[in-house]
Amino acid sequence: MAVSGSSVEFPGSLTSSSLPPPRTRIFKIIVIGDSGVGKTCLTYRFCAGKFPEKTEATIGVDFRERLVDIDGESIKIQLWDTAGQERFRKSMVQHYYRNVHAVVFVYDVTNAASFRSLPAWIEECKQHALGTEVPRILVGNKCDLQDSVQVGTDVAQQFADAHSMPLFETSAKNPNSPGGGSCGNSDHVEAIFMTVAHKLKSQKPLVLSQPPGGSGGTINLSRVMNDRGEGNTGWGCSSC
Ligand SMILES: Nc1nc2c(ncn2[C@@H]2O[C@H](COP(=O)(O)OP(=O)(O)OP(=O)(O)O)[C@@H](O)[C@H]2O)c(=O)[nH]1
Repeated sequence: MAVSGSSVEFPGSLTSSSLPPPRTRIFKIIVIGDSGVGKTCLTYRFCAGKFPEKTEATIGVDFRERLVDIDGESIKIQLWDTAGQERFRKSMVQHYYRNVHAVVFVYDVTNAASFRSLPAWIEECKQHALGTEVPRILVGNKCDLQDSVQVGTDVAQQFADAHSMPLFETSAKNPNSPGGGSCGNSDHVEAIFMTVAHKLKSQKPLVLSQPPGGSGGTINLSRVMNDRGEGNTGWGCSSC
C-alpha cells in the first residue's frame, strides 16, 4: 500500500473527532461547621469570586462547583456547603458523606463556641466512616474582624496539630484587610481550596464520572446559587 503524507487512516480507526471526550475528574469537598461561621460565604467566594451580598441559613446542603486547571488537567472542584443548624441537616447527612474526597472544617475566629464544636464535627465524620485517610483542613474564618477575635492562632494551631490538619485563617469577606496577617493575602480563600485540590490530584486518582447531562446543583430546599457560569443548575447528584 502506498503511503503518502504523515497520517494513514484505517477503516474503523479512531480519529480525534471520534474519540470520546476526556472525563473530568470531580473532587467532592464537604465544608462543615457551626451555623453562621461562613461556610456559604467561603464556598461562594471560591466559586463565584465574590462575597455574597446576602445569605440565609443553609437548608440541607448546597453544592457549588468550579472548573480549575491543575497542571494541565481540567478538574471540577465540587464544594458541598452543609447546613450548620441541626434541624436543617438531619435528613441530608447521609447524602453528603458519600464519596467524599476531602473535608474542610470551619470555625469563626470571633466565636469561641464554634471552635469548641469542632470535636463534635470531627466525631460526626468518624461516625460516617470518614477516616483520617481523607484529607482534612481547618479554616478559621472572619479574621477581618480583628477586634473581636476570641480564638487565637496559637490555640487553633495546637488543635490543628493534634488532629493532623493544616490550619488556615482567612476572611471570606475581606481577604485584603490591612494588617490582617494571613488575611493580607488577596487570594487566600482561593489558595485554601486550590491547596486541597492539588493534594487530591497528587494522590491516587479517584475518578468519578461527569454526571450525564449536567453538573452541579442543589439539595437545598429553598435556594440555588450559581457559580461562575460553569453550570450549576438543577439536580446533579449522581456522584453522591
Ligand atoms: N465579617 C465577616 N462576616 C462574614 C464572613 N463570612 C461570613 N460572614 C457573615 O456571617 C454570616 C453567616 O455566614 P454564612 O456563610 O451564611 O454562614 P454558614 O456557616 O453558611 O451558616 P449556615 O448556613 O447556617 O450553616 C453572614 O452574615 C455573613 O455575611 C467573613 O469572613 N467576615
